[in-house]
Formats: sequence, C-alpha cells, structure tokens
Amino acid sequence: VSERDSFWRALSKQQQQEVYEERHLKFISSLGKGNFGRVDLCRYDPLGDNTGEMVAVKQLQSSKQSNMADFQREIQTISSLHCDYIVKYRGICYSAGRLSMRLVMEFLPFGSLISYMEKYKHIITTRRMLLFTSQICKGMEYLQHMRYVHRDLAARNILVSSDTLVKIADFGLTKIVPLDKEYYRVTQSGESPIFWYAPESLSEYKFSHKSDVWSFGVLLHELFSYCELSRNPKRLSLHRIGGDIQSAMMTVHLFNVLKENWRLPAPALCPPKVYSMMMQCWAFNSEDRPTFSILQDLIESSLQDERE
Ligand SMILES: C=CCCn1cc(-c2nc(Nc3ccc(C4CCNCC4)cc3)nc3[nH]ccc23)cn1
Repeated sequence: VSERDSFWRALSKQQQQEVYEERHLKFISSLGKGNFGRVDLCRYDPLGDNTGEMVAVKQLQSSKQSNMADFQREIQTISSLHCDYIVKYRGICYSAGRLSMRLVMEFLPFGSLISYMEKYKHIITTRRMLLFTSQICKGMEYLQHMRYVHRDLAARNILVSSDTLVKIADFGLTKIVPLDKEYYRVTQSGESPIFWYAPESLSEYKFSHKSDVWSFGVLLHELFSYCELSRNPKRLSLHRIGGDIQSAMMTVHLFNVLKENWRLPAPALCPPKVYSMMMQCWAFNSEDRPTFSILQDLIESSLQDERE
C-alpha cells in the first residue's frame, strides 16, 4: 500500500484532479438523468479507507456517435471554465472496457434549485433569492466573457452548493459564438426547452447572449414562483396557448402570443422591481434586452430595497 500512497501523494493537486481510475470510483447513488446522460454520486477512494472525496460522475446513457461528440464538447466546455458560480470540473475517468468515458465534477450537496426551493420555500427570504439571482448573473457574465452561450438556462440546471451559494450546471447544449457573428444558429432542434426560448430562437433557431438573457428572465420567474410545478413556465404557457395542440404547432403558437406581447404573469408576492427586471429580459427585440452587467446593477438595487 505504501508505494501506492506515495504515488498518489507525489501527483500534484492539479494532476490528481485530472486522473480518475475506474477501480477507485465507488458508486453510491443516482443523482439525476438528463437528455442523454446520467449523473451518479460516487466516492473516489484510491486509499480504500472511505476517506476519499464525494464526486458527481456523468456518463452517457446511449453510445450514439452524435451523443459522444456532444459529450466530448460538454467536457471540453466545462473543463475550460473557472468561476465560483459554475460547477467545477474535476477530471475524466477512462473505463478500460467500455469505449465511453465519464466526466467527474464537484458534488453539490443540495441538488437542483427546484428540489431546494420545494424543500425550503417556507424559510427562504427575498434577500436570499436575490443573492442566488446575483450569483447566477455573475456566472452568466463570466460565460459571456468566455464567448459561450448556455442555451439551457433554467432552474433545473442550477445546483445548490450551500444555503448561500448556487452554481450553473449542465453544459450539454452550450455553444461557442463564432468570432465573426453575434449569435449561434442551431440545425437540429432535438429536445428543445421551448418555454425558456427567446422569440428569435423559436422562429430562427438563433441563440446569443441576448437569448440567454431571455432565459435568465424565465429562470427568475421560476425562482420567484418558488419553483412550484403549478406555476412553472411550461404549464403557464400551455394554459395560454391551449394545452391540446401537438408539439410542432406549439412553437408557432408560443411565438405568436409572445409577438402579441403576452408574457408570464407576475408571480404572487414578487417585488415589482424584480418583475420589471423579468419584463426587460423579455423584450421581443433582442437588442432591447439588458446585458448581464446591467442586470447585476438592477439586482443590487433590489437587494438595497430588501436591506432597508
Ligand atoms: C444529466 C444529468 C442531469 C443533471 N444533473 C446534475 C446533477 C448533479 N447533482 C449534484 N448534486 C445533487 C445532490 C443532491 C441531490 C438530491 C437527490 C435526492 N432528492 C433531493 C436532491 C441531487 C443532486 N451535484 C452535481 N455536480 C455536478 C452535477 C451534479 C444531477 N443531475
């Protein structure tokens, strides 16, 4: 055992973060399922004495070629991001047998914002919700600075690290905006979260920092609705456009009601300044939407109101 210990201690912290051997990755429980992936809670225990760290490990469900390419891109993305408000990359675990690899990330104990709000909605304060909003906004400012468009900003993709820290997760749909353009145009739609989509994403498959701002407004609505299922964006939008239409027409109907200036209604007890922030994120024309840095100022101003 001793020379194995010395091997591990010899590896620098950085290298240790990169190399995860499958035989030391002990499955504990399943944490969640995404479109093509699954995330498990594991203990990485090279010393075999249960002192190893807990990690979240994502692997593909289907080894379809296209999904493998997307997974590679997701790993490339998350490993290039270094921000307190974005879930941390730990490394890769190559499994000898199967061709698939696994993405090792920091484990966030409280799970998604949705399960957190369901559990703590009776004790969470407006100030705390504005603190979370500010952290997500800072994460998005960093993402924009790195020229990434998230494309799936929603409460389900925000993870809770502690009672005072949330992080942006799940970069499965994230794309890099080309240097010569201000937006990324998607070819296939796949499992699209259309109720979080900006009008130009619905009609032209265009995604930009400004369409991320639209989704940020929808996320704000989820948060200030305490992520209640009865008030979630999909349910409220379907109620407006009529829930019985088939999915192909849903995008068209949703675009039309947005064009006619329908928006998600103000959540109960939502501070007026916060609803006003959402409405600014939902400007039909993308150039009329605030930047994440302007949103940061608006959030700070709302926080001031809550302090007095
Ligand atoms: C493709 C998959 C979908 C997206 N996804 C991401 C994760 C995930 N989860 C956690 N922590 C976590 C902690 C507690 C709970 C519990 C479970 C029982 N009920 C209450 C909540 C759930 C999750 N940390 C993470 N780091 C990196 C990813 C990640 C999970 N799913």
